[in-house]
Amino acid sequence: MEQMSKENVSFTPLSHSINNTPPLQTPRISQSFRAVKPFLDRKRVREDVCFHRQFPYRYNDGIESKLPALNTGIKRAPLMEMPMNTPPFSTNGYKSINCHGELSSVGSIAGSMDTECMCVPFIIPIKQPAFSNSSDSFLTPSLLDEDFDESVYEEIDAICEHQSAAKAEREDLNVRIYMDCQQNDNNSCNDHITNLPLTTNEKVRAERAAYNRIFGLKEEDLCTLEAAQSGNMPDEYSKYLQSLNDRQREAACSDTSIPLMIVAGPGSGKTSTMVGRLLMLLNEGVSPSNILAMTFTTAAASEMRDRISAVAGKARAKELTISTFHSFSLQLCRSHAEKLERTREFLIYGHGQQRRAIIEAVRLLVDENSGQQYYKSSKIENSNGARHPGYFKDRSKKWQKFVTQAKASGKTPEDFYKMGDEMGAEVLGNYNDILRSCNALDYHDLIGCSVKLLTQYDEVLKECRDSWKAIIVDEFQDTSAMQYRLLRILASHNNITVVGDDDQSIFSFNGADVSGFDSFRKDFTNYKEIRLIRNYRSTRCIVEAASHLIQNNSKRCLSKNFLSENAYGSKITIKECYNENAQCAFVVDKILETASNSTVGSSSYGNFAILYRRQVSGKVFQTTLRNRKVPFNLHGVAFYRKKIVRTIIAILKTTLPACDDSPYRKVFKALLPFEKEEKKRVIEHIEKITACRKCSFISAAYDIFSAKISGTFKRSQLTQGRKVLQTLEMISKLVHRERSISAVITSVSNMIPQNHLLEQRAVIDVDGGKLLNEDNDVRSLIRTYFH
Ligand SMILES: Nc1ncnc2c1ncn2[C@@H]1O[C@H](COP(=O)(O)OP(=O)(O)OP(=O)(O)O)[C@@H](O)[C@H]1O
Repeated sequence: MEQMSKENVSFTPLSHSINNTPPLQTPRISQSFRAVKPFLDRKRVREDVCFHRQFPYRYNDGIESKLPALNTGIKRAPLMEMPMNTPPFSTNGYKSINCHGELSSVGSIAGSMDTECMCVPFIIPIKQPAFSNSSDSFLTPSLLDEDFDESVYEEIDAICEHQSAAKAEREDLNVRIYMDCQQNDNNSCNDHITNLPLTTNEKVRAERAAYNRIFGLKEEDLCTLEAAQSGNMPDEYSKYLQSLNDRQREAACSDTSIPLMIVAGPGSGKTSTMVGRLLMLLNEGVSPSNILAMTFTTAAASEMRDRISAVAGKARAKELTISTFHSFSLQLCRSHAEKLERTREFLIYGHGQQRRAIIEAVRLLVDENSGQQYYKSSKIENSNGARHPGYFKDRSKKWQKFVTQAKASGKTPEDFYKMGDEMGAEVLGNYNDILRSCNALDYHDLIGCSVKLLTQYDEVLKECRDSWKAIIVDEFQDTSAMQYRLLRILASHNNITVVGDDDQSIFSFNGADVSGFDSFRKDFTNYKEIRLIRNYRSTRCIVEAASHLIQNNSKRCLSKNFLSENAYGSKITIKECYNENAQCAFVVDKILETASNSTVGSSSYGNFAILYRRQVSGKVFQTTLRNRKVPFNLHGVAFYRKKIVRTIIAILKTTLPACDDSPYRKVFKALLPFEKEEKKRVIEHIEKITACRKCSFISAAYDIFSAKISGTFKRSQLTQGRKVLQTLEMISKLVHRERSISAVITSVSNMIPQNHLLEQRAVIDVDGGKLLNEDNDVRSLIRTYFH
C-alpha cells in the first residue's frame, strides 16, 4: 500500500456531485491501478459478428444500419389489452393454509394476486365424499394431484387430433357443464359430470372444464394447442407440444401477448416448457432473431439451443439469441461504451481486481479525509488511534460486500448521501471513479450500466425494443433487483415469459432477490401464472425429503408440494466428514461397495453421479477415482481442459524461464485474429523456420515478425504477429512486477475474446479461492500450480 501511495497520480475530478451534497474530493489513484493501461492502446479491437447482428447501432459513426426487425417483414398483431389479471382461483371445496400453517376457509380469492397469494400461499383440497365408481377419482383434480392431467393424456391427444363436427356439439355441452359448475359447489359439479350420459371424450372435456374451474383457468387456455394446430403448425412442433403434460402445454401455448410466469420445481420440465414456448413464438411468426432468451449459465443456454435445434432445426436455433444476463449486458455496454465514459475495449474487473480497487477507494477516503472523522465515528481505529498495516485489506471484504450489494440493488453514491451514509457514498463514489479512470467495469456494472443506457438514451431503448420482440427468462429466482429492472424495461411490450422457482434461489450472495416474483406480479398486471409441480427426474423419497426440508424456507412466495410418480427409491444417507479428502474417500468407497454388490440393480459405474459444489472439488475426485481405477466421465468440459483456461495457462507459462514451444504455439493460436486457415498457415510457417534453423518457436517468431516486409506474409499478418509478441512482453513485465496473481490473471483473461465471459469469471473465482493465494509470490505460484 505504501508503494501505491508513492506512485499516486492525479486524475480528472469527480463528476457526480449532486445538489445538496458536498462535492466529492478529488482523489489520486495509485499507479498500480493503471497497470493494465498499457494493454488498452495496443489491444486489438475485437469484431464480433453476432454482436453486429444484435446491436446494429453500436458504432457511433453516423451510419445507421437497418435493424433486423425492420427487415423481417413480420406483421405482428397489436398487443391485446387484457382487461384482467390471472383468473381468480375458484375455491369451492378448498381450504387454505396461511403462512402460520393455520387452516382457514377460503371464500373467493378473486383479488389481486400480489396481495392474496402472500396470505394464501398454499391450497389443499378438503376431503371429498367417496364417489360411486372408480373412475370418479380422476374427476377431483387438485393442486396436489396431477393424476388428472396424465390419466386423460391420451384422450386429450385424441381430441386434439379429431376436430370433427362433433367438436362444436361437445363444446356446447362443456360450456353448459362449466357454467353449471360455477353455480354449484364442487361435489354437485362432479356429480353433475358423472351423472351425465357422456362419451369418453366428452367426459374428458367435462373434466377439463372442472380442472379449469379449480385452477382458475379459462377453457380457451387449454384449447390453444388446437387453435395453433389449426394454423398450420409444423408437425415437429405439434408433436413436441403433444409430448408435454397438460400444464406444460398450457404454459407453452398460452397467449404470447400476456406476460407469463411459470413457477416450477426441479425436474418438472421447465426447459421442456420453455422450448415449447419458443416453438409457439416461432410458429406465430416471430423471427428467431427477435427472440431473446436469458439464462444464468452457458450450459443452460446451450442445452436450450440443442433442444430447439432438435425440433426447429439448427439454422433457426442458431438465430435465436440465448444469452446470460452478463453476456447480453456486456455486448450492450460495449456497443455504447462512449456513453458510459469508456472505450469499447473496456476491461472487466473480476473479484481480485474489484477488491484491489475497493482497497484503493477506502485508502483514498481516509487520505482525503485527514480529519479522521470516519475512524472515530465508525470505531475502526485501534486503541491508540493508529491504522495497522493490513488495515485497508482487512476492511476491503466488508466494503466489497457493500459495493456488491449497492450495485446489485442499483444504488448510487447519491442514494447513500440521501440516506445519511456519507462514508458509504464516498467509498462507492471513489470506487466508481477508479473504475472509470482505469476504463473498467465490474460484473454488476454491466447490468447497472445497461439499465442506465436504456433509461437515459432513447435511441438505445428503441434499438432494443426493435430488436427483442419476445423475451424468455430462465431461473427467474436468481435475478437481482437490477436484472429485474433491465427485464422490466426490455419487456415493455409484455411479451415476456419468466420461469423460476423461489425455492431454488441460490445466488442471494450475489444480489439475487426472490422478491422478483412479487415485482413481476405487480408490474405486469395482466400476467398469468402457471405452476408445474410434478417432478419427472427424482425418486419419490428424494422429492419428499427435499419438499420437507424446503418447507422451512422462510422466504417462499408460494408454498407448494411437489409430486413424483417415480418409484420410492432407496433412503438418503447423510454423512458428515472431517475434510474434503475424507469426504472423497467415503464417496469412492461407497461407489466401489455398491458396484461390487451384484444384488443391487445399480452395479454399473455408469449409474453413479457425483455432484460437487465447486470446480476445484472436482479435482480431488478426479485424482482419487483415477488412483482407485474407477472409470469416470466428466460432465461438460473439465475446468482445466477448457480452451480459455488452457490459453490463460499457456500465456502464463510463457513467463517462465524454461518455457518450451508448446505454450507459445497455443498463444499465437489464441491471439492471432485471423480465420482458422490463415492462422494455421502463419503458425505452420513459424514452425517451418523453427525446424530449418533449429531454434525455438519464439525466436523464429521474433525473426519473422520483426521484418518490415516479408515474401511470405502480408503486412497485416506481420503487424498482428508483432502485436502478439508485444502482448507476451507485457504479460511478462506484469508478472514480474505484480504481486497479485488475480491482477495478472484478470489482465490476461481480458485479452481473450470477450464471448468467454463466464469462463473468465471461473478463472477469477478459482483465483479468489484458496488455491491461489494473493500473498504468495506470483512466479512461484505459477511455477508450482501450472506445472
Ligand atoms: N411431460 C413430460 N413427460 C415425461 N417426461 C418429462 C416431461 N417433462 C419433462 N420430462 C422429463 O423430465 C426431465 C426433466 O425435464 P427438464 O430438463 O425440462 O426439467 P427442468 O425443470 O428444466 O429441470 P431442472 O430442474 O434441471 O431445471 C427430462 O428428462 C425430461 O425429459
